[in-house]
Amino acid sequence: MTAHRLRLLDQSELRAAQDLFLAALHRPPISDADWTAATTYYDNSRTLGAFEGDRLIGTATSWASRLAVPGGATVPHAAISRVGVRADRTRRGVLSALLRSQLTQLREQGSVAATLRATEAVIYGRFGFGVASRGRTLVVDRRRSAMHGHAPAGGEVRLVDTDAFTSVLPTVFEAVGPQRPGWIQRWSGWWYRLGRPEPGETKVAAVHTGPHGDDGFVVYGVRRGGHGEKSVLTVRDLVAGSPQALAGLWRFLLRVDLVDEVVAELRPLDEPVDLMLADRRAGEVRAVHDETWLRLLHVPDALAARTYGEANPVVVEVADALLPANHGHYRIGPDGAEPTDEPAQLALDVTALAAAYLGDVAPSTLAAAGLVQVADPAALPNADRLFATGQVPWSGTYF
Ligand SMILES: CC(=O)SCCNC(=O)CCNC(=O)[C@H](O)C(C)(C)COP(=O)(O)OP(=O)(O)OC[C@H]1O[C@@H](n2cnc3c(N)ncnc32)[C@H](O)[C@@H]1OP(=O)(O)O
Repeated sequence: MTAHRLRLLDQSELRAAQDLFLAALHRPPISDADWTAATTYYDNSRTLGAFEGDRLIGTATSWASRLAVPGGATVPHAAISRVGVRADRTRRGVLSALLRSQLTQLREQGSVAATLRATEAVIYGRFGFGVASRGRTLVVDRRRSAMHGHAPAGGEVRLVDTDAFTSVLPTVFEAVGPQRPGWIQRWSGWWYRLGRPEPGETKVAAVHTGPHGDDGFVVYGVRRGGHGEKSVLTVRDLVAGSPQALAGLWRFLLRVDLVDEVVAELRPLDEPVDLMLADRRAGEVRAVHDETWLRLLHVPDALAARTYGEANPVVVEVADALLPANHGHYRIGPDGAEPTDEPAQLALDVTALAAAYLGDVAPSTLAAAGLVQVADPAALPNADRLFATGQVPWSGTYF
């Protein structure tokens, strides 16, 4: 452990926090021009710093947002990001102190859940985060990508100019709303970042209009290959409020000229784009990655906020070393969930609960992996039916 103290940063310290984070990711400091715009990233009342003397050695921030849970409700949620510790001060407990403080404060301030996207899978489990949604990488060979005749059709796609990144696109996003458990509300700085070009590529946005108005959009960039290299269109964001909007946006993407491959990362595991192609092998799933790392900050409220399937109730013991107020027995049934003194039939850590909470992993699968302890085997199929949602969870918002 190193001697350090924590406090919230003020406005004048946020750039140093940003540069510390960038350095931790092996990236250069932010430019003056980018910083002027990037100040919208930070909510300065929510950025924590760890100091050794006067020197900033670690940081973490979060944005206020909402998270959609099974059944359609949304709960107060904190999107945690910009986590970094100076390379010469790692493995001395700085992150542990930052997260303990941050998660405790967020709970006290009313956040029911926090989520993040992790650079490494080994970092956040010890703090009670579990993988609660995943996404797949779809690569489509554009020249073989004609859709079959039953793919939804109709609607129009139009290109929009760069102003749309902070005007039209957020409006469409709000109008489409939560489509699945795991959706999170976006914040203003997020949209600014979406509009920033990636190195070597221009960002283009196109909006789909269906029978009831704008109902989806895509943001993409194209990297032209040299002689003998592929030109690749990468989807940076795609929101579709209906199967027709999804098909319309993909039909548009697959017709963009001077492109060999269309790549879309972290898309929903069940998004039916490959099923819309006449040649199924033109679309290849290349990878599945973790997306949402979920931390249930207030377990009683989180369990009460979601709906459950039809099954006999089960009593579950939840363990939470970092936030012990969550520790306890909960009776979960079709009518809801509440704390109870009844003996537990199943026991799990808050990390495993996060994996089941949005419906990504069935309790029996977690039990098979040793992550749920089973006192009463009859409870396991009931827990599977209670936690099942019939929808694949997915956020779609990278931060
Ligand atoms: C949401 C986001 O922003 S994701 C971005 C996260 N940031 C990065 O990846 C940038 C590069 N990495 C870093 O800045 C740091 O290494 C951090 C933030 C990941 C970890 O900070 P540290 O101060 O070293 O973590 P801390 O010392 O509190 O470690 C706590 C425990 O986690 C372990 N741990 C932390 N990071 C890692 C890691 N990357 N790999 C393996 N174990 C790790 C430590 O070994 C320690 O284990 P122990 O309690 O058994 O001894």
